[in-house]
Amino acid sequence: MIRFENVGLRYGMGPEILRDVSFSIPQRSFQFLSGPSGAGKTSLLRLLFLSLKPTRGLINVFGRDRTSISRADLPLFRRRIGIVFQDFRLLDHMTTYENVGLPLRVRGRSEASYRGDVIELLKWVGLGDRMHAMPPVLSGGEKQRVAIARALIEQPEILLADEPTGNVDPPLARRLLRLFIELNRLGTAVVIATHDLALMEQVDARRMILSDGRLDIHD
Ligand SMILES: Nc1ncnc2c1ncn2[C@@H]1O[C@H](COP(=O)(O)OP(=O)(O)OP(=O)(O)O)[C@@H](O)[C@H]1O
Repeated sequence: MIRFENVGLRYGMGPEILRDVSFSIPQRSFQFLSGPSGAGKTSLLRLLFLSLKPTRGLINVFGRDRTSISRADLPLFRRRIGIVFQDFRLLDHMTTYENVGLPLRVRGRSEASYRGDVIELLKWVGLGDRMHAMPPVLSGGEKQRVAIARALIEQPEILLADEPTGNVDPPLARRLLRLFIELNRLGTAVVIATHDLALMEQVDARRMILSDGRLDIHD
């Protein structure tokens, strides 16, 4: 679905953060993206989400060369990719229900057409009873699950999650991991950026390890 060939990335005149990075994310696959702090995990996720352009190399997204996708068409591609940011990026003045429905509302869909989907998704992540709460009163783990639900509301083919277990205790981390595994069983490709070794040991999945700008893949 997404393929990188010899991708390089640098910010401004800085050093190359990613060098000759090549990999592909197959349909329905499950992988961890790991590496020390500052190795470039978030940057790689931003390249996958098309919110950054590589400074060299080739990125093919759903069969299209990234450079041939116009700015106006980017949302069409991004809709097929869900992302859970490290800092959640929830809107504090909206309820969890409204936060999750927002991507559809922005696209002009009527509330009646998505109401049931939002409720079902919030129940699936275990927040059926927190639908009317605002993010400031939610715990870190609850916010994380709202962000996951929002990333999934458009039924993306691939889900990217940046340190999804970074701020939660081990039992909740296991619960979140189970959600990602179930999602993957239902057909969504999953990429989890993490440096949580204990988390990675719980699943026999592909590991993509970044170090010194290079990517090693352990199948
Ligand atoms: N917008 C930016 N401008 C300049 N440099 C940046 C920018 N974003 C990231 N960097 C640099 O790129 C490198 C990789 O950062 P990135 O956030 O991708 O790493 P990471 O592996 O996700 O780190 P962490 O695990 O700490 O979140 C770091 O040296 C960082 O300082």
